Amino acid sequence: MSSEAKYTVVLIRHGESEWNQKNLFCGWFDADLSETGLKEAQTAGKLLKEKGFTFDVAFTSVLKRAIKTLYYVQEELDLHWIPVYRHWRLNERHYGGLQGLNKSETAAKYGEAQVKIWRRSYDTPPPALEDGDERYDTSDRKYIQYDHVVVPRCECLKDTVDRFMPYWHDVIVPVVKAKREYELNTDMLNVPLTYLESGQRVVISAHGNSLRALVKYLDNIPDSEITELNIPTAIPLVYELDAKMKPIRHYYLADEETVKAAQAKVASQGTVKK
Ligand SMILES: O=C(O)[C@@H](CO)OP(=O)(O)O
Repeated sequence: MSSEAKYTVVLIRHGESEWNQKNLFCGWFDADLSETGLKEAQTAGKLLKEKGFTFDVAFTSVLKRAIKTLYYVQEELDLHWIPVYRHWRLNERHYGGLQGLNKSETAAKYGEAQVKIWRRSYDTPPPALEDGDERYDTSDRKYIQYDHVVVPRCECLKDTVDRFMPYWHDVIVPVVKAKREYELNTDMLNVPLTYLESGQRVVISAHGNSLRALVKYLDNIPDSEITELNIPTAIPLVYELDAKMKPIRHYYLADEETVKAAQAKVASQGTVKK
C-alpha cells in the first residue's frame, strides 16, 4: 500500500455467467455462473490469497452470480465467517427491453453504434419494459419484501449511479472507516452493528455496470469517457484510498496485457459476429 493510503477496497465483477456465455443482455435476470465463471471466481480467490489480501466485511448484490463469486473468493481465503451484506442497490444495471436478447444479433439488427450507446452511454436508457411483458416481474420476493424498491423498467448508467452511490456513501464508506457517523437509513437496514476501531478491509462483488457506476465516481470519469470503460469478469480491482476515501491509485491483480485482452473481449460482445 502506498504511504498516504489509509484504506483498501477491492472490487470484483462476478465470473462469467451462463447468460454472458450465450452473449445475452442480462441485467436483473438472475443468471447463474457458468462452469468457466465458477473457475474464474476460484482463481480470483486464489490470487487474492497469494497476494496477501484478506477482508473484514463483504458487500454484494442480490443476484446469484455475484453472491456465488463472493462465496468462492471467501472459500479460497477461508473467510466464510465475515459479515456479508447483500443489497439490490449493487445489482447489475437493469437492461429493460434488451434483457434476454443476444448482443451480437441486436448489433446486426440495430447497428453496433446503437448497441454501444445502449451498453455504454451514460444517460441513454435501453427500451423500457412494458406492462404485460413477462420480463417485467414485480412479484419477485427479492424486491417485494422492501416497500421502497420499485423494480425498474430499464436503467441507463446514470440511473445505476443514482441508486448505487447512496449505498456507497451511507453504508460502505462508514463501514470502511469503521465509524457510526451516519443516520440509520431504513432503506438500507442491513448495516453491521459492530465495528473495528481501525478501517475495515472491504471486498465488493458486483456487476459490470454497477461497478462502472462506482469507478466513474471514484475516478471522476466524465460522462463522455465512461463509454470506453469495460470491466472484465473476476479480475480483482484494488483501490487504495486516502483518509477521505479519495482514490490514490488503483490496479487490477493481473498484468496489463491480460486486463486489456479481457476488456476487449467484453467490448466485442456488442459487435456483429462475422
Ligand atoms: O448483460 C449484462 O447485464 C451486462 C453485463 O454482463 O452486459 P454489458 O457488458 O453488455 O453491459
